[in-house]
Amino acid sequence: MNDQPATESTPAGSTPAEPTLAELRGRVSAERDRPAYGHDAVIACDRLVRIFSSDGVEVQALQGLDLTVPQGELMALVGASGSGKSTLLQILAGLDVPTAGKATVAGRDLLAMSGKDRLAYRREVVGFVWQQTARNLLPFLTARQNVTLPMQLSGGSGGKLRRARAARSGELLDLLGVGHAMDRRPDQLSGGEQQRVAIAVALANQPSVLLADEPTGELDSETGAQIFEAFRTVNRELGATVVIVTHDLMVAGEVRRTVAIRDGRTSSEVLRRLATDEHGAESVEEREYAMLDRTGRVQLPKQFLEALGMEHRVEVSLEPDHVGVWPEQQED
Ligand SMILES: Nc1ncnc2c1ncn2[C@@H]1O[C@H](COP(=O)(O)OP(=O)(O)OP(=O)(O)O)[C@@H](O)[C@H]1O
Repeated sequence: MNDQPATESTPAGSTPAEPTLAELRGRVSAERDRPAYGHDAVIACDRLVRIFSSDGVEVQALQGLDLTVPQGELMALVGASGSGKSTLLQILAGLDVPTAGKATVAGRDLLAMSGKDRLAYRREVVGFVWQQTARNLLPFLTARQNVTLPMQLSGGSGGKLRRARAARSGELLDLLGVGHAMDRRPDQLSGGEQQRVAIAVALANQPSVLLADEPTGELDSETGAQIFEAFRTVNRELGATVVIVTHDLMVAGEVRRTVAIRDGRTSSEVLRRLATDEHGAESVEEREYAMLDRTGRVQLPKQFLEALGMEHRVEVSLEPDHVGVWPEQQED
């Protein structure tokens, strides 16, 4: 049944007029000129799939995940254990390759890079902070030497370059509040100090994106808050785009956008903004959205499905300003 109101151009019961050649050409060129998905984002994942196979068993860690991250955003990725967060981060870090779909970071196509490109990508385009504080730093180097190393590996030599690298290491460590510990080795630093040095290491080559996998996971809540503040500082002061995978509700609640991953897909997003009431008092306003993928699929929250016993099929209807979704009517 068609409930669409009849319009003047296609009166009810009549066949719509065939498009003219000029109209068809116009449609083709409009389609061609339409900006590509994620064209203005620094990270764009389009129907990303990652399947692991071991001993004949396939695990679909990512099942068509869509995500765009604009330049300069500080955002968090959350989700239950096994939902695919680390798999996504490993792909974005250039440490793993997707099975299908598209993923670009700062214009690099993550499915089409050669081994050499991938190495350069890991050194220059992304910075990574791991959960395990010890994994981020070389134990026999001082904090300053750890920060200088990625710059040295990127090539170039000479006194001028050496001085510029030493200056940048010092500036980054100062910005992160660990300038006083520049000449100490990791075993002479607290866990929180080590993570701050790790952020400086990850930023040494001015990457387009800073990725962090549970960076506060090994720290107590007070130190964790300081580390999160360090991410906020580099986002604000250096304009770094930061993506943090976290279970830490404090971290997830402090960013403007938190994206939840469920079963290998982005399922919902919480957006926060600062609202000012009529007395000038400021408060954070939170709104939760379900994700709508590019083919029109929406993943409804599990608790909604359970509350109304929705399974397999639902009825949908288009209303003037919303879409209604009802449980399937049971036949008597
Ligand atoms: N190398 C691998 N081989 C086989 N299966 C894998 C591999 N890596 C991840 N998986 C599987 O892929 C799914 C997603 O794992 P992933 O580590 O991305 O989840 P996660 O959301 O990061 O979980 P956690 O919060 O526990 O770290 C899981 O079912 C996991 O068992």
